[in-house]
Amino acid sequence: MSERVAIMTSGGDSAGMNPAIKCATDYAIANGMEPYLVYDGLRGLIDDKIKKAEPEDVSGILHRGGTVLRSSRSKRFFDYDMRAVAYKNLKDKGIGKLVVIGGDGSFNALNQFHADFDIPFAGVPATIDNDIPGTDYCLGVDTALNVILNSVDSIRDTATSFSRAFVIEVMGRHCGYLAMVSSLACGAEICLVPEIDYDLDQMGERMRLEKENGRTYLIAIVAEGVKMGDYLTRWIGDTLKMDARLTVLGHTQRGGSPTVRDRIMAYHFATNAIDSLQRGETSRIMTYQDGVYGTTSVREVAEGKAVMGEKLLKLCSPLCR
Ligand SMILES: Nc1ncnc2c1ncn2[C@@H]1O[C@H](COP(=O)(O)OP(=O)(O)OP(=O)(O)O)[C@@H](O)[C@H]1O
Ligand SMILES: O=P(O)(O)OC[C@H]1O[C@](O)(CO)[C@@H](O)[C@@H]1O
Ligand SMILES: [Mg+2]
Repeated sequence: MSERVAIMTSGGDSAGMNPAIKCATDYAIANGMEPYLVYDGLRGLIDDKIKKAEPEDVSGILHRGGTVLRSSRSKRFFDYDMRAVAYKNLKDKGIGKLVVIGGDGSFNALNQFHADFDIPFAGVPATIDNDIPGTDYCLGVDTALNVILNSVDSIRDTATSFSRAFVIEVMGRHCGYLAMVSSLACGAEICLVPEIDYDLDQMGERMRLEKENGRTYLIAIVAEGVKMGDYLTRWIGDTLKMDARLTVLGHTQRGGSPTVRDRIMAYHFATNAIDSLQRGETSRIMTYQDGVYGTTSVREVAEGKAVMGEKLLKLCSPLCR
């Protein structure tokens, strides 16, 4: 009997999940495995929403955002008895391996599941937060950055027309990657992120001088994780005496058709995940670091912390003061 592998998505959806689902399914079949699909993420694992993959399940999905397998954040998966139900569901179908496409929390969940029942799995990093230790890139990040870029470019049109300041909040639960990269790409004047200490006094002085030299509008990008959107908007009004508005981009950043980068990265990560399982590895997370594809241990992901590149931090530092 060919080896059965279940493919699932978990945590916040991200563009690139669908290409990863399709590639993992097609590549598993091409390599003699029998793929199954888990619907609704970890919740579906407990509720037995698991079915054998048919080619039509994954056809015509490459260009679609989100995840056709749907996703969830499951409280029940923290409970050992519920994880035991999930394991039994897999075992009853003869499924002995898993490909999990998700973020750091999903890999923590699988680390626990593996410790409980010794079921081998391979992780495909997919989260717009880009906060998985050991990899420079997670699926969905490029698409989210392009959504942000388009939004900020549009906001700049009205900001210049009305001589206003705009504070734009971008996602990132604890991580400022989206804020930093979009600040550089969009030419923001101010950027606030959890990774860099900010200095409002210095920032006020810098903006005051810029205003004296003819600046009429400004763009500030803040990461969700610093929780400064409201405060900064009021501060700009009070300190810089500018008409200021706050725009929270919210879940728009999670949607959209995956970019070329997210589709191609999905091919690499998904095929590498199947290769990892076929090599007999039991708990590796796919990575892309310094231009090289590889894997890291789930323990490193569970115990580590994502580190932002020195160069990126250096480029953004002047925008924080
Ligand atoms: N230690 C753990 N034990 C059991 N389950 C866990 C554990 N940590 C996380 N989970 C499960 O994994 C789910 C996914 O994690 P989380 O919600 O943090 O999203 P994520 O995978 O990090 O993606 P994103 O950050 O992009 O939304 C959680 O909702 C929870 O059900
Ligand atoms: O969709 P939810 O559950 O509101 O979660 C939002 C969170 O998920 C993320 O979008 C990551 O997927 C974070 O940036 C954000 O904090
Ligand atoms: Mg996460």
